[in-house]
Amino acid sequence: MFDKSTWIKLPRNVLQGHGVLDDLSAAVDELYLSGDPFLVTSPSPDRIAGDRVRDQFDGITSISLDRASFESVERVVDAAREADAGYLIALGGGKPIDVAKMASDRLDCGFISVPTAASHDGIVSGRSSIPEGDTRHSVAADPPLAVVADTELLAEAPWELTTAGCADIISNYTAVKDWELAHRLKNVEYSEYAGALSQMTAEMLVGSADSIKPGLEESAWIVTKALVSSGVAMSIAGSSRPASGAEHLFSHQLDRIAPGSALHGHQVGVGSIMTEYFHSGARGEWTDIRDALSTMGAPTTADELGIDDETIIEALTTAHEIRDRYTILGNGVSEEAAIEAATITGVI
Ligand SMILES: NC(=O)C1=CN([C@@H]2O[C@H](COP(=O)(O)OP(=O)(O)OC[C@H]3O[C@@H](n4cnc5c(N)ncnc54)[C@H](OP(=O)(O)O)[C@@H]3O)[C@@H](O)[C@H]2O)C=CC1
Ligand SMILES: O=C(CO)COP(=O)(O)O
Ligand SMILES: [Zn+2]
Repeated sequence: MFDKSTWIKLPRNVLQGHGVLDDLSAAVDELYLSGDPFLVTSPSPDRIAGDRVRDQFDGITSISLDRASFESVERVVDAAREADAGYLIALGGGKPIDVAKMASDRLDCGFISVPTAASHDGIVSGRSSIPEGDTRHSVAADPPLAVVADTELLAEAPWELTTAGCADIISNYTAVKDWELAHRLKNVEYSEYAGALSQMTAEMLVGSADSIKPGLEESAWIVTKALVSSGVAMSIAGSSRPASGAEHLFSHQLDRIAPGSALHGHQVGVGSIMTEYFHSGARGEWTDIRDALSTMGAPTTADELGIDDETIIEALTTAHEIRDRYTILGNGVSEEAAIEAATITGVI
C-alpha cells in the first residue's frame, strides 16, 4: 500500500510592492477572518509604521516587544485573549514575526506578516525560531495567511538590514549541503524540490548582485522575492533545513555568548564562509560565498561583525550543541581546526 502523505501550508495572499501597506486591510478582508486584529510589533517598527496599520482597523489592540522569547509568546497569548482578538498582525523584523507566528499557533488563529525589514527569510516560513536558555528551538507553526511587504518601507530601512537578508539567503548554499549530508549519513528526510528551490533562490540572488544597492527600491524588491521563495522552501520541507544548517547553529551560538553583537543574517553569512570551507576545503567554494557577501556589502570577517576572534572560535567549536541537527560540524570541530578554518578564510 502507498502510505506517503504530506501537508504543505503556504500563505494565501502575498502582496509585494510600492505602498502596499495601505492595502493591508483589503488583503485582510479577502481572507474572511472574524474578530478584531491584535498587532504584535517592536519599538522601531511601531514608530515607523504602527499608526499606518492601526489607522486601517477599528478595535485594534497592540503590543510592542523588546525581544523574542517564550515569555514574549505567553505575553502575546494572554493579551490577545484578553482583547478577544480574532487574528494577529505581526509588524517588524524577525523577532515580532516569530513571536506572533508561535502565539497564533497557540491561540489557534491566523496571522498576517508585515515585514519592515528585508532581513530574514522567516517572513513567510512555517517555522518560529525562539531562543531558550542554552538552546534555540525551531518550532513548527503555521505560516502567515498573508504577507504584505511594502518595498517603499523596506527600502527606507537601514541598508544593513537588507544586506542581512541577502546573507540569510546566501547561507542557503551551505544549509542545503548540510541537509544533503545529513540525508546521506543519517537518513534524514530530504526533499529534492525544497533543496532545489532553496539553492536556486541563492543563485538567483547572487545573479542579481549588481542591482542590489542602497537607495534603490528595486533592491528591496529583489531581496524580498528571494526571502519569500526561501520561506516557501521551508514550508515545502516542513522544516527549516533548506535554509538553516551549520552556519545557523554558529549564529545561534553567537546569540547566546555574544547577544546583540550583530544581525542574524550577517552572522549566518560569516558562518557560511567557514562551513563551506569545512565542506569543500581550502580550494573549495568558500571564496564564492565570501565574494558574494562582500559584493552585497555584508560582513565577511569577525571585525566587520564587531565580534572578537576568541568568541568566533568558541561559537564554532560549540555550535553543534545548539540542537540535534546533523551538519558538517558532526559532533564538534576541534579548536585547532576552527582556528585554521577561520584563519584560512580570513574571518579572523
Ligand atoms: N522563523 C524563521 O524561519 C526565521 C527566523 N529568523 C529569526 O529572525 C530574527 C532575525 O531577524 P531580524 O529582522 O534581524 O531581527 P529583529 O526583529 O531584531 O530586527 C533587527 C533590528 O532591526 C530593527 N528594525 C526592524 N525594522 C526596521 C526599520 N524599518 N527601520 C529601522 N529599524 C528596524 C529592529 O528594531 P527593534 O529592536 O525596535 O525591534 C531590530 O533592532 C532572529 O531571531 C532569527 O532567528 C530568521 C530567519 C528565519
Ligand atoms: O533562520 C532560519 C532560516 O533562515 C531558521 O532558523 P532556525 O535555524 O532556528 O530554524
Ligand atoms: Zn536565517
